[in-house]
Amino acid sequence: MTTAVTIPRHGDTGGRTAVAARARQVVKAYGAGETRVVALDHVDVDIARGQFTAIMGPSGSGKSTLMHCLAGLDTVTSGQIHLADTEITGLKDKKLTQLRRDRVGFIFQAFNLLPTLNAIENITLPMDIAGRKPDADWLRQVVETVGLADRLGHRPTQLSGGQQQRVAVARALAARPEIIFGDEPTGNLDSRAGAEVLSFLRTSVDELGQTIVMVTHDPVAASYADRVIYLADGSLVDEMQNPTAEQVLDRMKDFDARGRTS
Ligand SMILES: Nc1ncnc2c1ncn2[C@@H]1O[C@H](COP(=O)(O)OP(=O)(O)OP(=O)(O)O)[C@@H](O)[C@H]1O
Repeated sequence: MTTAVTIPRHGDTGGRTAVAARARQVVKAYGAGETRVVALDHVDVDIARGQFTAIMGPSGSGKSTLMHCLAGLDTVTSGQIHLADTEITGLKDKKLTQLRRDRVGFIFQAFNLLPTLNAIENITLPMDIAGRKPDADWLRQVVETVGLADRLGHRPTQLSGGQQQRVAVARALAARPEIIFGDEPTGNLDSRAGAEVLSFLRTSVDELGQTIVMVTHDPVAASYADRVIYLADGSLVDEMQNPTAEQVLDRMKDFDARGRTS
């Protein structure tokens, strides 16, 4: 087992590898015969621990499928997915559910908050369900990081869209998951609220050592990431480190131009 942890992060991570998630030769096909669609075509990717990674690519390129397979929300047709040192491909449903609950956090485009619960109750709900007691110091740090300290008693309807998504971010962070997956987490927000949420995600990587993987179509959102990986037709075709929004936009134009000429 590799014990190198190159990126400092919170909590008891001693002994974990520097790769938070790994895909090897992952194929995901839907349907059969003439209707068979290959959504992922032998994808190899390593997601570094303590980094913010964005997945981009044209519509239908396989972004959500890759995220769902990495997160154990969907099965693969062939290949292997590891979460740290655990191979999740091949795990039985019950083990997979347990792993998702204990080790993975999710942020979706729809905030998925319970309307009858206030902010802090929503934040701690997954832990309450799992019968785990939140670490009070950690919870305070998370709530402060996402700027919700004075909103904890508010119900979702008393919060703006941006604030609701911050509650969802805090909910994902509260259980100290090894990795958080976001499927267009700012897709439903205006640009100002989106920027707020993205800077909280960035802060949670920088200050709390969180690992985040986010699917997005938005070059500005991708510019908050440390690394952008690009999918096209189910294959990983490119990547960029420390991208600016302009660089991401240029790369996307490149895809479009090639799409039109091919
Ligand atoms: N449940 C499914 N059944 C059949 N085909 C599917 C299913 N889910 C995805 N696909 C197909 O797999 C391919 C990849 O889909 P996926 O949703 O991963 O792409 P995407 O890059 O996330 O697209 P978008 O940006 O539009 O959300 C597409 O051709 C899609 O039609």
